[in-house]
Amino acid sequence: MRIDIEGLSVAVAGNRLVHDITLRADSGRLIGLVGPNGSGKSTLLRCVYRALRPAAGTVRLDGADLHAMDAREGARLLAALPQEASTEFDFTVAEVVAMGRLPHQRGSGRASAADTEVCTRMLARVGAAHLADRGFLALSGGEKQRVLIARALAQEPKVLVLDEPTNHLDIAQQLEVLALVRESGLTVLTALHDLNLAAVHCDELHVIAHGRIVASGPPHDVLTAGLLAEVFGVRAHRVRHPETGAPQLLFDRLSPSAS
Ligand SMILES: Nc1ncnc2c1ncn2[C@@H]1O[C@H](COP(=O)(O)OP(=O)(O)OP(=O)(O)O)[C@@H](O)[C@H]1O
Repeated sequence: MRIDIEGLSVAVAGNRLVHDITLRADSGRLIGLVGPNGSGKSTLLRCVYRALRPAAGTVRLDGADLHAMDAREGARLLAALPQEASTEFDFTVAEVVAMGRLPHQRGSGRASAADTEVCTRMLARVGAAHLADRGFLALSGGEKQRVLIARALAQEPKVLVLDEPTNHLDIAQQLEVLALVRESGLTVLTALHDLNLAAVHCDELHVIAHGRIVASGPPHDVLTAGLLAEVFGVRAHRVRHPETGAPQLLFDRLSPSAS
């Protein structure tokens, strides 16, 4: 399923934080948003997963306006993993994953055998089947993240919107989460702080600064020393990964004389 974001601006409490964003994610592509702290990535994503309404512009899924859909219809197409996602109450892991099935349930709202099968399969897919009966709040950060990805996958969406999905994860878990996301085959829009992970895993990057897109394209074209100095204020040396050839970055603080 294709995502088309066109002329999207987002305001919070009367302040416009995201300005005139236009980007496209073709079906099955993994699109990364990178940018400094406070540049507007989460605000943009919150609007895409409908926690905020656009001040202007549209988000379309295969041409249909996402903000004009009813909540259930939207949730069958798009699942989100917000930053610092948590649940208020101490549900079990199985209960948290089962919440992903709600958009598919009508009438009684009871989980069917088919719903339970999807949840069990998705928990196994993220390597968390053994956690099913544990309390969610007592899990480690990495375990929680896996469970929330299982919940998003249990929603059986066509599009995943992820805000820093590798936050708090050790390096092995970071790689695993991104592999899981890639293997899902879904269209993915994700914010990532780690530029080297973004360089390897994303098909395309959009760099956000001060609420606007300042560069877009394949990681190799976007992650230049000049852009990193300008947007992040760091000196970057770009090297090629010896096996994959992907661009990888080594960083120094940018000295005042070099800026
Ligand atoms: N509810 C709010 N009220 C006022 N300002 C807000 C609100 N939410 C976010 N902001 C401000 O909007 C700007 C963009 O925030 P946002 O969280 O979208 O950035 P981000 O790029 O996701 O940052 P980070 O990388 O630190 O997560 C920041 O300056 C932030 O302080």
